[in-house]
Amino acid sequence: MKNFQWLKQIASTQTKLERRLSLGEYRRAISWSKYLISSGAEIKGGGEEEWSADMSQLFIGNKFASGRHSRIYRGVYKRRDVAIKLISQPQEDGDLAAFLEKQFTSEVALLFRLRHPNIISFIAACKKPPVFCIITEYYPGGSLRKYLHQQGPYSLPHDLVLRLSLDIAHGMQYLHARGILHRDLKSENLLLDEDMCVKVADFGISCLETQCGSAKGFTGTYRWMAPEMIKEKHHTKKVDVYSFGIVMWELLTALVPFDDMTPEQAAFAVCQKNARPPLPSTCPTAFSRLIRLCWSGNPDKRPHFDEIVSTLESYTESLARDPEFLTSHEPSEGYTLARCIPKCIATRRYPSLGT
Ligand SMILES: Nc1ncnc2c1ncn2[C@@H]1O[C@H](COP(=O)(O)OP(=O)(O)OP(=O)(O)O)[C@@H](O)[C@H]1O
Repeated sequence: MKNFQWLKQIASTQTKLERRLSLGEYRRAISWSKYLISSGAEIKGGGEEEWSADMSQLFIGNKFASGRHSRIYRGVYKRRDVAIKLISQPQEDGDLAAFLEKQFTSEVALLFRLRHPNIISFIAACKKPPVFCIITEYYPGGSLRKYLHQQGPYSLPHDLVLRLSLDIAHGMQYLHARGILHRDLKSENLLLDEDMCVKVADFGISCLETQCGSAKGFTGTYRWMAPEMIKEKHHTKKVDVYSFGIVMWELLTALVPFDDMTPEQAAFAVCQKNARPPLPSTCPTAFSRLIRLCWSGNPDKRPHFDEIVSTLESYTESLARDPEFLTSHEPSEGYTLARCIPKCIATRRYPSLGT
């Protein structure tokens, strides 16, 4: 059986049915369990009982997104709107197949234990080699990257930048308090619910600080990656603080970091020339100070998320007292908005955010 072939058949049958039938009729008519049970797969192994999905309760809709090795479908599980991430092991590449299984196991083991308003809500998973699935709550706002893409450059109000940054920092503070490094923090891995609350997602390459090992052969995303990680050196929680600095820059600009470079050129510039994306001259001093600390080349100079949360909370209080609080800014790095905006608008592209 070819990978995904049977899944494609299911998806297309279900999409056709969905179009013809009401949701209730559609739910009665077809469910995943029929196919997964007939595939001969069964759930085994310690711990799986705790997170295994009841496949008779899972209904799949349309594919709406893709990852490097996954496809994401909308669905319904126990009457809840869910996103279903399907990961398929390639038959022709044993190493990649083993890697994907390990990644799935580790992602589920982490997600299963996490409960926080700023972390994606895990619902259940299923392991049916060569296909694995992870069921999470569905967030209709999609990714923060998609949202920023829809906004004009430099258009997010500063109070919104502050609120979204605080959401992300709260989620990261919770993770770090549990000894978990995310290692792939970027706007694509941040989801928005219907109230514009941010959820940190995609724990595929996360690890427990005590078990992270070296970053050798690491597949994170260079544009957001701390220099010590690019250099495959020992790394700590501070790699997430670096990425958080870049995400704050994205919120301020709505642009992709280093979008005039390939990911490899960006990695070289960050490591060898200490390059960072240019802060706009309109960037409030409060933000530029925090961002510069977060993306410092020296991990020891980067603050912990506890400090970042306190700082952002103090900004929120200051803003409530003084609506002008975020209007003070310093000219930065010889970079002027007047020079940047025409170029950014003319050449604004969203290049592949590959490694
Ligand atoms: N629960 C969800 N609600 C809404 N959208 C989601 C949800 N989960 C994932 N997505 C969408 O699917 C995209 C890919 O999801 P995710 O990053 O988890 O997949 P992935 O296979 O780990 O991707 P990659 O390995 O390429 O980073 C997200 O950027 C987002 O647009």
